[in-house]
Amino acid sequence: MGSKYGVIVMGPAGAGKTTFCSALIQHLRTQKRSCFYINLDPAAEEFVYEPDIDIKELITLEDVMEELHLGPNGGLIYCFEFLLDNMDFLTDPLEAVTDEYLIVIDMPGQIELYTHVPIVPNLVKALTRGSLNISMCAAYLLESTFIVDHSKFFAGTLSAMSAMLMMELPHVNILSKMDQVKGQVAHKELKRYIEPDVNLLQDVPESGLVYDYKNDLDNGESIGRSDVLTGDAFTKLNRAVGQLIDDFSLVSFLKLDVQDEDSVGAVLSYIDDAIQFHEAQEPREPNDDLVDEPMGDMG
Ligand SMILES: Nc1nc2c(ncn2[C@@H]2O[C@H](COP(=O)(O)OP(=O)(O)OP(=O)(O)O)[C@@H](O)[C@H]2O)c(=O)[nH]1
Repeated sequence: MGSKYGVIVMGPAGAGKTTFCSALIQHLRTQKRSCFYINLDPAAEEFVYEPDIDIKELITLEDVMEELHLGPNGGLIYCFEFLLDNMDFLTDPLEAVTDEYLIVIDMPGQIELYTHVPIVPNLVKALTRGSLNISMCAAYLLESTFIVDHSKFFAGTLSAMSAMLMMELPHVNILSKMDQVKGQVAHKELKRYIEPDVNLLQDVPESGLVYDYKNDLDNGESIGRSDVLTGDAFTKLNRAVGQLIDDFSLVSFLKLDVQDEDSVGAVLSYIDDAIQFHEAQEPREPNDDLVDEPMGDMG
């Protein structure tokens, strides 16, 4: 059997993951490509396209919360631990999926699942290694309305970066719900978000996450209100965060408007390219330490 290809769709609650999956499936169908759709949100209720695998057939968040008296977040973690203990539920049907299919995995919006605890990274490992050996790409969605508030945007970018580091997959950032900012954000302004541009950091409000570090550097001393509000240490932290984002060139997002077929097509071809590029690379030693070590041992 040939290779298997997949995309795991992640991002904060309400970012538009399920809507994007539906648009992607619709586009694949139009292109006469096959899709294998997996829902891993144990609380998801409505789908435009019926999933081929639905975690709710294994376990539902509602049952877990009711029977184990857990809250929504603890319940979700329980559901994923249960899935990891019963991986056959996921891996058995995937054995038969051929390289003609794109496997699309719709994830829940609780980002701690892939940024704080190694649950989803371990799940990804099970899919990308061993007999399944799926060539996978991560698609990380952030709402375009975030760009109206720069500090929110950078906080979102950092969680995207955190997910990228934990997953160790080719990673595509997507700015979703572009229709909602049409007419609100000038084209020039928008361009600064979809092409790497660390100068944006200068525009973060004074009480925000990232301080005017460039100005600070130019002047060789700490100036501005964030210094007053937060002190030198925070200024240094902001500068380091700015540099980190700059180094990773992560302030680069693909635009997505699910109503626009061309936009969905462009995102899909980027995902295809990311998977192909990754597949063509020499396999490298996986960094097991990153996801296997208990969090307490990481510092
Ligand atoms: N205007 C607009 N609304 C959208 C778009 N995509 C999604 N929405 C709306 O945003 C809300 C959340 O969309 P979902 O696709 O359910 O988002 P999600 O990320 O899967 O949400 P969770 O699974 O709860 O994390 C819904 O009301 C959608 O109709 C879009 O491109 N434009």
